[in-house]
Amino acid sequence: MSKNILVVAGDGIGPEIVAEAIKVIDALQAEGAIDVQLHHALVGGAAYDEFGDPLPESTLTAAKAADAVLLGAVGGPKWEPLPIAKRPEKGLLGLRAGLELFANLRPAILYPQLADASTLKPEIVAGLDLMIVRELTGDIYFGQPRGIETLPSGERRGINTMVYTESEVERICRVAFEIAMKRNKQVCSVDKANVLECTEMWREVAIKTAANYPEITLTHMYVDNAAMQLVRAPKQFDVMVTGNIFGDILSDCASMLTGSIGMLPSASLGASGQGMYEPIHGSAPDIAGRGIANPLATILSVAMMLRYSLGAPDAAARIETAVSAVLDQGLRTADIMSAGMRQVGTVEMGDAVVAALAEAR
Ligand SMILES: NC(=O)C1=CN([C@@H]2O[C@H](COP(=O)(O)OP(=O)(O)OC[C@H]3O[C@@H](n4cnc5c(N)ncnc54)[C@H](O)[C@@H]3O)[C@@H](O)[C@H]2O)C=CC1
Ligand SMILES: CC(C)CC(=O)C(=O)O
Ligand SMILES: [Mg+2]
Repeated sequence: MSKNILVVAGDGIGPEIVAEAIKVIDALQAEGAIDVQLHHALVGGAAYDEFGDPLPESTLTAAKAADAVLLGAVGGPKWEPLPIAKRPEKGLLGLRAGLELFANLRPAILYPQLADASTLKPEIVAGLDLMIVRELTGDIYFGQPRGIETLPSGERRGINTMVYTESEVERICRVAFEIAMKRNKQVCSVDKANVLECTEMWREVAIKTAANYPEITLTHMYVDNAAMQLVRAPKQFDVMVTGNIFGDILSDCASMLTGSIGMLPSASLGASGQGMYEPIHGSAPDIAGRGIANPLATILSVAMMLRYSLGAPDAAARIETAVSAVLDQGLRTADIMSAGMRQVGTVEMGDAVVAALAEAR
C-alpha cells in the first residue's frame, strides 16, 4: 500500500536540498522500488510569511496523518526580529513535540572517501561509526518557567529551565540501549550531573534502566569532557545518549569528524512507527540561493526514512551505496572539497546520486 510522505522544505537552503532528496525518492518510485505519495506543507519562516504562524494547524494535521515527514531546515535572519514564540525554529520544535518524536537518532559515520575532509587525523577518525541518541521533546528547550521578565529594579531577567521527568529519561535510555544491543553494546550517557540536579536524576534513571539490559556496558561522562573526547578520540564511543541541548551541540561537533555538517542525517522517532527525517544542520543563510549546499545529509535522511518508517530497508541501503559511489567518483560539494576532487553544486550532486542509484542494486 502506498505510504504518505509530508515534505516540509522550510527556509534558506531547505528547499534546495529537499529538491535533491525528492529526486532520489522519485527515481526509486519510478522503478517501482517504493510506493509513496508526496504531499507538501509549510513550516518555519515560509509558514510565518504565509499564515503568520511558523506551525499552522494544517501542517501539524497533515504531519500527523503522514507515515513520515521529510524536513529541510528552518530559520534565517529575516525572522530574527520576531519574538521567539513566532520564530521559525518554534515551528520545528512544535512539530517535533506535536508528533511526540522524543528520540532523535544522529549517526556520525565517516565515509572513508572523506578522510581528508575530516577535521581529525585519518588514524584517529578512520572507521568512525557513532550513534548519538538525543532526547528531543524535553529539556531546556521546552521547560517551564521560561521567558524574559522585568525585575522591580527595572533590570530584565531571562529564564529557561532544564526539566526532565523520570519516564522521559527512561524511554530515551531504552531507545539507546535497544540500538546498542544491535551494535557494540556500549552506551555512554552524557550529562552534567556534577552541577545540574536534573541530570543527576538523568544519571540515576539511566543506571536503573540499564539493569534491564545486562549485556550493555553503560558509562557516564560530563558533557564538557564528552565534547573534548569527541574531538580527541571519537572511536571510544559506540552509542551516546543525552538530553536535548547537549545532543544538539555534541552532534554538530561530531559532524565535523565526518567532514561536514552537510553529511549528517537524522531520524526523529516516537512510540509509533511514524518519524520525521531531516539533516542535522540548519538553513545555512550564508550559502542559501547559491546552489552550493551539500544535499547528502538530506538524501541520507531519506534512507533513514525508508529504513525506520517506510519498511524499505533495501531501498535505504541502495541510497547509502549510491552516496558512497558518488564520493568514489570524486564528486564533492564545496564543504567537503579536497585536493584532486571535482567540485559540484547541489543539483549536480543530487543528479549524480540518482544516476548512481541505478547501479546500486
Ligand atoms: N533543524 C533546523 O531547521 C535548524 C535550524 N537552524 C536555524 O538555521 C539558521 C542558521 O543557523 P546556523 O547557526 O548558521 O547553523 P547552520 O547549520 O544553518 O549553518 C552552520 C554552518 O554550516 C554550513 N552548512 C550547513 N548546512 C550545510 C550544507 N548542507 N552544506 C554546506 N554547508 C552547510 C553553513 O553554511 C554555515 O556556515 C538559524 O536561523 C537557526 O536557528 C539551525 C539548526 C537546525
Ligand atoms: C531549532 C533548533 C533546536 C534546531 C537544531 O539546532 C537542531 O535540532 O539541531
Ligand atoms: Mg542543532
